[in-house]
Amino acid sequence: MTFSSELWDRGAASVYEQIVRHPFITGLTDGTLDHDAFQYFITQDSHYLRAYSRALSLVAGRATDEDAVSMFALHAANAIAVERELHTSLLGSLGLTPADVDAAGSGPTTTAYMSYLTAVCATGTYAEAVAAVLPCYWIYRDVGRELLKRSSPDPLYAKWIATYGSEEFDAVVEQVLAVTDTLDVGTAERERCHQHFATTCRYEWMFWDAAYHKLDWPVR
Ligand SMILES: Cc1ncc(CO)c(N)n1
Repeated sequence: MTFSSELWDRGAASVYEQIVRHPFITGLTDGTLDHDAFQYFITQDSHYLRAYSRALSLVAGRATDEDAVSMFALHAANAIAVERELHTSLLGSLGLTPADVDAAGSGPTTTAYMSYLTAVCATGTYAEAVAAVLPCYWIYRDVGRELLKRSSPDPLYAKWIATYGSEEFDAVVEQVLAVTDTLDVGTAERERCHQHFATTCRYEWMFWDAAYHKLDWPVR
C-alpha cells in the first residue's frame, strides 16, 4: 500500500464522508447555502490561503529533491495568486472589498488551523510537513470533483466548484501525491505523519462547519 493511501485510510476516509454530507457542502450544490455563510467562508479562506502559502514555502525549503522544491515553491506562489484572483472576483460579486476581509480578521477555526499548519511546517520534518499540508490539496480535489458532478444553480457556487473540480487542480494534487509516495519515513516519524494528516483533515471539516455557523470569537 502506498504511503498516501495509508494516510487516507487512517486519517481521512471517515472525515471525508462527513464532509460531503455536511450542510455547507450539500447547500452549495442544491443552492440552499445562504450567501452570508459563503461570504464568511471566502473571507476566512483569504486569511487561510496567505498562511497556507507561507506554510508551503516552508515545505519547499525543507525538500531536498529539486523537483519537489520547485513544485512546492510554485504552489506557494499559486496560493497567493488564487487568493487574489478567485477571491477578489467572488468577494466582488458578494459586495466585499479586500479591506472588508482585513477588517473581519481571522476567526477562531481559521486561526487554529493556520497556527497548526505553520507550527508543523516550521518544526516538523519534511515528511511531517508534507503530511500536514496534504489534506488541503486532496480533500479539496475530491470535494471539487464530487461537487462538479452536481454543480450548482448559484453561479457563485458553480464558479468556486469549477476551480477545485478542474483537471488543472487534479494534476497539481496528483503531483503532490507522487511526492508523498516517494518519502522516506522512519517508524516514529510515520506515526507523527498520521497524526498531522488526521488533524488537518479534521480542520478541513471544521473550516466548513465554522462557515456554516459563521463562528465568531466568543469574547472580544
Ligand atoms: C481551508 C482550505 N483548505 C484547502 C484549500 C485548497 O487550497 C483552501 N483553499 N482552503
